[in-house]
Amino acid sequence: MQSYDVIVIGGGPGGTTAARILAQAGKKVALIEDKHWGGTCLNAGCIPTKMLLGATVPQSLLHAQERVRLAQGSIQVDFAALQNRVARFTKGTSQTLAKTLLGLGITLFEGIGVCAGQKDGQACIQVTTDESLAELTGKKVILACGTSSASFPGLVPDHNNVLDSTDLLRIPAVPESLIVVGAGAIGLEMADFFSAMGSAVTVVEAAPHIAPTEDADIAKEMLRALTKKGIACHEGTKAKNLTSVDGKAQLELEDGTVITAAKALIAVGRFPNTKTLAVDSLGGSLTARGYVQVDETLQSAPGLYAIGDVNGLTLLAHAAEHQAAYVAKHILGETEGAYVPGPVPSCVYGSMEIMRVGKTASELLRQGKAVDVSQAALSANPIAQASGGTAGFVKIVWHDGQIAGIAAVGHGVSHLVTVAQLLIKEGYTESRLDEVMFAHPTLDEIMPMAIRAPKSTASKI
Ligand SMILES: Cc1cc2nc3c(=O)[nH]c(=O)nc-3n(C[C@H](O)[C@H](O)[C@H](O)COP(=O)(O)OP(=O)(O)OC[C@H]3O[C@@H](n4cnc5c(N)ncnc54)[C@H](O)[C@@H]3O)c2cc1C
Ligand SMILES: NC(=O)c1ccc[n+]([C@@H]2O[C@H](COP(=O)([O-])OP(=O)(O)OC[C@H]3O[C@@H](n4cnc5c(N)ncnc54)[C@H](O)[C@@H]3O)[C@@H](O)[C@H]2O)c1
Repeated sequence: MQSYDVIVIGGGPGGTTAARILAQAGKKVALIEDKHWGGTCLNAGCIPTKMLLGATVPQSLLHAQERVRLAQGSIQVDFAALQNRVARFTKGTSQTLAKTLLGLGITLFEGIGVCAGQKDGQACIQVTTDESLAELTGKKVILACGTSSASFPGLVPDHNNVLDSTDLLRIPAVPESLIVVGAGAIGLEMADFFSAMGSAVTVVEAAPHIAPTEDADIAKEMLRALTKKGIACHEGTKAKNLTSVDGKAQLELEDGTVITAAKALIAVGRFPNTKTLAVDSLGGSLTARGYVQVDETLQSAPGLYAIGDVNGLTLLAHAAEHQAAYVAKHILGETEGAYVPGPVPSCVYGSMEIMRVGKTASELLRQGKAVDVSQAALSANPIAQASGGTAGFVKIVWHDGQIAGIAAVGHGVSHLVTVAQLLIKEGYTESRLDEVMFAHPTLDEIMPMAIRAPKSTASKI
């Protein structure tokens, strides 16, 4: 039996961040990972998707210059070489991460961790590897097991023609046509990439508009850009049944329409990796949707923490890292207060991007709150003009005279997310904007312009 101060299950951004901080503070830490060090983010999520988009987004810049008759030509992306590069980069980074963690004195276990009740007054975790079963005990346990692609009856990947996002990331050749079920972040990013690579892409979204967590005006601008690229989007259309038929993917919509394509992606959300975790054996519990139920200090039971995707609070890598840093502090006795996420930044990446920090107007209106909106078009910004990426706008959502949210849609707007976050977090309004000198010319200058723009009362959800 090996005994630790802290046992962490899951080697993604949440688990590795917590393990690193605790080890650096002198704690004896065990970290268990069943697949790849770096988790979903590095191996099948944030990083591979952005490496793919990094290769195709320049095409849209060239097309923008073409539209104003300044340039012509094409950028041919070598898909096999790109896949190779992504695989090498993620594998190398994963190996380097493991080495760094080992260098910090963390004991790494490559296997499946399961909660196994109390032993000698401490939490017991069993680790199953290919060859052996180990039992570890820890004073504290951090669950950072993440999520996997969700599937529902009728929408189950067969990993042949009906794929999940991990399958699609590793597909050997660009499919001639692709159905994307779900226009959340994964669906939109994959649709953008494969369309740029030449696939005929059809997106099917059950909600009334694509990017349903955003305001309708933001989604409409995104829809316009997708349509311009030739991506067919079916909004308010529920996918009912997706199967492989005669070597193709065949999708039946709820209204009976049938769409076929070479491949189909199911991107309808995520399920927590908790089925076999046995959190109840350590006094923890799960929500109705299977996430680890946590209190305001991210504990499911005394000494049993859950961070990142697995607690279902916010399914983003930076949220996992933020929660990890808080939990490490809590364990080290450096904070006793509740976890406060602050305004959460999020982006959808690609040739047309969406970014948001804080509340949407529709969210506030649904809560019966008064909302004002001010906005600025990207076409008024010299950097957007220079790149030709002038479609889109920045939208400031006001409540009670304060900025409650900032959203943007357009080329490169993900770069605005941190400045937006700081403006909200520090409580900037028009009167305090003079305290900040915005460099000229930059895309950032659109922020003060949108904040100072005339406000109008929002009424439509
Ligand atoms: C295609 C895609 C693109 C994405 N893009 C972005 C993006 O651009 N920006 C962003 O912020 N987020 C993005 N995300 C979400 C992001 O990947 C997750 O929010 C993030 O990885 C969560 O980190 P985590 O540490 O909680 O879990 P994970 O990264 O999922 O890590 C959990 C790890 O635990 C392991 N594990 C699970 N159960 C056990 C067990 N019992 N024993 C041992 N190990 C176990 C898993 O194998 C996994 O490696 C994307 C996700 C996907 C799928
Ligand atoms: N850039 C980023 O930060 C980024 C990128 C990718 C993923 N992620 C994270 O990963 C998580 C999972 O992404 P996701 O896109 O799978 O989930 P999501 O929840 O963001 O989107 C799923 C979409 O599928 C739709 N849907 C569900 N059932 C449907 C059906 N039967 N027919 C048609 N549409 C249906 C939903 O209405 C929703 O719009 C997200 O929560 C996101 O935070 C983030």
